[in-house]
Amino acid sequence: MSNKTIAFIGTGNMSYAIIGGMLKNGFSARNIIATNRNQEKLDKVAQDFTVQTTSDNIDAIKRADVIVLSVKPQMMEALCETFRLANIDLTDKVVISVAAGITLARLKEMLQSDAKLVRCMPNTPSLVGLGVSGLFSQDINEQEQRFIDQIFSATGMTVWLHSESQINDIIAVTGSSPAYFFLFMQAIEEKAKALGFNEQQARQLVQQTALGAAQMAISQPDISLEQLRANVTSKGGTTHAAIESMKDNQLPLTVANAMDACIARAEEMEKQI
Ligand SMILES: NC(=O)C1=CN([C@@H]2O[C@H](COP(=O)(O)OP(=O)(O)OC[C@H]3O[C@@H](n4cnc5c(N)ncnc54)[C@H](OP(=O)(O)O)[C@@H]3O)[C@@H](O)[C@H]2O)C=CC1
Ligand SMILES: O=C(O)[C@@H]1CCC=N1
Repeated sequence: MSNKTIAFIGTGNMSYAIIGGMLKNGFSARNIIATNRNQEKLDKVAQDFTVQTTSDNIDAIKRADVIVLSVKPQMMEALCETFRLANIDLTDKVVISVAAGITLARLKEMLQSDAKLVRCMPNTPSLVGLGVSGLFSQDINEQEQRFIDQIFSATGMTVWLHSESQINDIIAVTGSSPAYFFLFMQAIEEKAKALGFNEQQARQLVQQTALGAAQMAISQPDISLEQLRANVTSKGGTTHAAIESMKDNQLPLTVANAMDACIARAEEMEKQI
């Protein structure tokens, strides 16, 4: 693995997950710097990962070859202003933004620099090495692309996108979608508790079933999801009753509408931020 230094600026939920995945898959803690303005969160990162931590973004950036900007989108402009005020030279560095709703053109405007920019849309399962990261850049060379791919491949699957607008699509498909699955699991868990299973049982039953279903889909790529579902659904049986109830309540349409809302919000943020 390369000896390049990677600085995560604003190490909250998302960067914590990326760092966790990187460390599990070959990156050295020595090559990672994590910053946060919140000392308590920074202490937790230091404790869990033994990476270098600091509240000094400028120092971290100066020491880094690759910088991952990971603050909330609404905080990006204020963060970039501190770089401008510190006159940091970003020319030879690669700056990756994981923020939703900020285009590369807008980021360039915020940074007022010729840094090589990359947009990445990761997701939190990166923590356990099962993430998906959508990536897009027009600034980097092959060697830089390989290194960035190595970083995010350490956290799971990478997909290099052909156009920047696909970033908004992949937010709906993979960036936000862990939350859809958690909501679905939570609904089953709540009902299981209402049926009398205790809290621990309800959680274990739902998570084991979700894992089993995902693993079945992964291990049998030639069988369609439709067919896997049909294999559980006996004619006139219990699953059929459940699935028909979900269809009557427009579950597929609800999901499609939610994904459209996700994309629309990303587009709206691009105009607002
Ligand atoms: N969470 C997710 O599933 C995903 C998130 N993203 C993107 O990742 C980015 C981060 O999201 P997430 O990790 O959830 O957010 P978090 O709020 O958990 O993390 C951001 C952290 O940055 C800190 N911070 C804010 N400003 C500064 C600053 N100037 N210097 C140092 N630290 C700072 C915040 O401190 P404080 O706690 O004080 O606010 C916070 O702890 C967002 O842009 C989001 O769009 C992308 C894909 C998935
Ligand atoms: O909710 C958000 O805006 C971020 C982007 C994808 C997941 N979380």
